[in-house]
Amino acid sequence: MADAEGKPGPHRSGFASFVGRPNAGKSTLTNALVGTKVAITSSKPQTTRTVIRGIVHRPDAQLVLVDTPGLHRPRTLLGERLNDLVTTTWAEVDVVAVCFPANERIGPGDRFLVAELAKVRRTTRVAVVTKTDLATPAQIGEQLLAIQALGVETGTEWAEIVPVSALSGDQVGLLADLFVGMLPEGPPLYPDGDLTDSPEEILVAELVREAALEGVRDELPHSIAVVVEEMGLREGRSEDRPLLDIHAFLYVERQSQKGIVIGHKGSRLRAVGTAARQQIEALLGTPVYLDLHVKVAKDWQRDPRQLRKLGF
Ligand SMILES: Nc1nc2c(ncn2[C@@H]2O[C@H](COP(=O)(O)OP(=O)(O)OP(=O)(O)O)[C@@H](O)[C@H]2O)c(=O)[nH]1
Repeated sequence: MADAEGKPGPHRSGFASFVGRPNAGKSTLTNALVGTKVAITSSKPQTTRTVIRGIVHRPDAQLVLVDTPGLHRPRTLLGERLNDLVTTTWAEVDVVAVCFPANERIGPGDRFLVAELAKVRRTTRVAVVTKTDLATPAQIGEQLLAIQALGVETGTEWAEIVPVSALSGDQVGLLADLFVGMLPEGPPLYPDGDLTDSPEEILVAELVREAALEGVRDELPHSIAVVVEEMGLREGRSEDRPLLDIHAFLYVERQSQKGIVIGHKGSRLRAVGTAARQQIEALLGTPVYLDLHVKVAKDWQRDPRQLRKLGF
């Protein structure tokens, strides 16, 4: 940023995290800010599980976006781990931005979340009204008032309340500017050009998981985990015709779920492989050979050893 004389101000760098109810639009907003698909979006709730960072590089600042899972009432060990992950992240970032969809009323879940966030000290809290393209100006106005009231009710001081649409891009640039203004002065934290510091394997695993859940989410909502076992460029290929070999395991909890994932004569698994491969190729910009295997890891959500192995 420049001061009144046009001189550049100090370089700033730091972390921001979007939180909010499932489907609030956090991943889409992360992508809109970063400009490339790094977080996982879907039309069904609760797909974001891994902490994936997108990095906004600007001449005046580097903003690292941390995409956390939603906060849920824990029912399994996995649920508890996820909640721990969320609160740990809140305490470590410079800005926590709570997302409220413009077209949905504030509910008990939002109240719970904001009240929990109020307990975290030393973090700047921003409220973001998302999906403004889906609401009328009057609805957006009401939402702004409701958020202000929620702030008073929970003892939360909002540094800003900002309406945005990740879809149309409306106010996304302003949101980036506001975030940057809230970051401490400091040098870039990551080398230029890095869009994410998550290992590519994690992104790839998330894309495979997203593809595998498509259409069977109701039957297997939380029962699929994906681990990339091996990933590397095929040897002996010329530089202009690279091929990335990826071997991944899809873990399900029960034998019956294995059948669902594989489908009749393997048809579903093939479709999942094709969909995931296209996504991975788009993300990494390299032709991909994707080899998928389905394995049963009995009750992995409740078993700490399995959870560790699967990266939780
Ligand atoms: N019309 C419109 N739809 C949006 C906008 N942002 C997100 N969506 C849609 O809302 C749905 C949820 O968006 P996500 O970005 O996956 O939401 P999330 O908060 O990351 O969801 P979880 O990962 O489940 O917590 C998707 O279908 C998006 O396409 C927006 O600005 N406008």
